[in-house]
Amino acid sequence: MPHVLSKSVTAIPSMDKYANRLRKRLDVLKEMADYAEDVNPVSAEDYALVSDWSDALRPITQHAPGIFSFPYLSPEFCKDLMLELDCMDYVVNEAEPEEAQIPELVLMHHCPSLHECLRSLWHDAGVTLAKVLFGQDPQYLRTIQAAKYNPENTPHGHWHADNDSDVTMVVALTNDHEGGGTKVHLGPFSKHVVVPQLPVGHAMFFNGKAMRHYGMPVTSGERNLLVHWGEIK
Ligand SMILES: O=C(O)CCC(=O)C(=O)O
Ligand SMILES: [Fe+2]
Repeated sequence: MPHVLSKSVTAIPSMDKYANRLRKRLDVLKEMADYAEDVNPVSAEDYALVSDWSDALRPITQHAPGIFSFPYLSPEFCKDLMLELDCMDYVVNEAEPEEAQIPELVLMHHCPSLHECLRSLWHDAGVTLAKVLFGQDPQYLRTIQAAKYNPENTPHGHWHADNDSDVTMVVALTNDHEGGGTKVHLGPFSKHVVVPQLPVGHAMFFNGKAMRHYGMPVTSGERNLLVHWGEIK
């Protein structure tokens, strides 16, 4: 059953839906993305320590090479998203192993207008960040899914790779639970990286196809996520 929105503006792609710190720097990040495409992928040699480019990168945290987080959506928009998502039916995929059965929904199937809004934001800002951080253009947005983690469905976590996703973006929609965060495998010469539970609206950004990972147990409350899968040409 298609979802009817409670607030129409929630489905309009507009600049106020970005986190402030990202919105202010988006123009410079786009300049960097163009440079990454036309000249060469951006490295630390391409800009001075005190410059617009270094300021544009300031809100971005590198948890390990290839694993980043940054403020993406505004907390107000996340609240509005939760208002809509809480009225939709999350279901588990019975075909998956039990430890992977997290209630989720594919936004495109439940609410195409909200999918379209988030798709526009992805093409505007998500792809820009992928060009800057990875030198890659994940122009095919494969899916946007919402997921609900709780203590019952996440006792151990489940190592997996995201099949069609060169760039996975996991956005925290709530942060009033205990536990959570994401563990990522980096190979036998490194320890696993743990990206802790992020503030509301912050996104984790990494190669979900190449790096196996899992959502860590939620010990109390409910953790809500928005997962984007992007594929390069
Ligand atoms: O729970 C997380 O932090 C990661 C979510 C995830 O890997 C996925 O939905 O594919
Ligand atoms: Fe994943």
